[in-house]
Amino acid sequence: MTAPALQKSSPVAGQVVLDATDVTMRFGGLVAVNKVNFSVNEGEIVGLIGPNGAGKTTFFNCLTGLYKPTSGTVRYLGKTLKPQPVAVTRAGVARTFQNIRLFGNMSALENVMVGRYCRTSAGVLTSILHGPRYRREEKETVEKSKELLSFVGLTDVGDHLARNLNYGDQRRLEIARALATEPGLLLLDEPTAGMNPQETGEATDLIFAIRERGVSVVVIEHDMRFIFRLCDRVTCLVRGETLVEGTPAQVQSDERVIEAYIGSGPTHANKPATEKSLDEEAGA
Ligand SMILES: Nc1ncnc2c1ncn2[C@@H]1O[C@H](COP(=O)(O)OP(=O)(O)OP(=O)(O)O)[C@@H](O)[C@H]1O
Repeated sequence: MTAPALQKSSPVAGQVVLDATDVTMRFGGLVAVNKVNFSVNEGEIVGLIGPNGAGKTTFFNCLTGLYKPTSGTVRYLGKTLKPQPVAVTRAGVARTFQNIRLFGNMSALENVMVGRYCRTSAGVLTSILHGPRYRREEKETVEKSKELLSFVGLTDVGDHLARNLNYGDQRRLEIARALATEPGLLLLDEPTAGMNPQETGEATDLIFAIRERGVSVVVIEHDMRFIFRLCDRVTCLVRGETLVEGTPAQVQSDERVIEAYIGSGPTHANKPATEKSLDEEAGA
């Protein structure tokens, strides 16, 4: 991947972009998300962590209209979001999934172009007739999609079928497709799952570059080193509730967070890194 290696900018205390209030999601008797309050400011990268089953993906699904929360409201730029995926995407919130969801038999370029279509205005009839407006928009869609492929470092594989791309490239392609919807906020569900350390480092640079484009980011991840290096703020969910919210330094040193992970029987990857282990890795 050839995404530009950017330095982390200082957190920007911009306006509130996303504002979720008292979001609750029940599945029968199970309360997967319980009265969670969560906000994202313009220019921020916010991490969402928590042991397996804490409710992170369910919360993402509530934010993006895949689930209609049992109660609570989700506002984007001050407007309440209709709990429907298309409405949420059109409003400016895009996401990727824990399990990659690409169109495997379409080329990488076509996958990105699919993302653009929620921003084009040519109606069905115009598209069928291939009128001038359709042709102009189609040309623009191809150009913008190519630019996004280049941005995520996939210039050379635009004509490859998505299913033939390696795993890391498929993850990057999902991000390019999400960016094609022109979001102001991007939600990434475990973007580095299955990546090696080099790919994870490249993903970090890519997310910083996304922020530089004016897109705020929320990221769910179990890789604590990745989260604590990347994020301006981190929220830790446990059993559907917010346990701790703060800066990476505050969260990684919070005994309650460490306890929550130990209580859940952590693997090494799941266990929050301490300040010391991060420093050691950085060669300090
Ligand atoms: N569609 C569903 N129906 C019933 N229960 C569900 C559903 N989706 C999630 N759950 C339950 O809700 C709880 C939270 O699950 P969720 O996948 O949101 O956790 P998570 O924090 O994302 O976990 P992981 O880190 O393992 O992905 C779990 O107990 C899960 O079994």
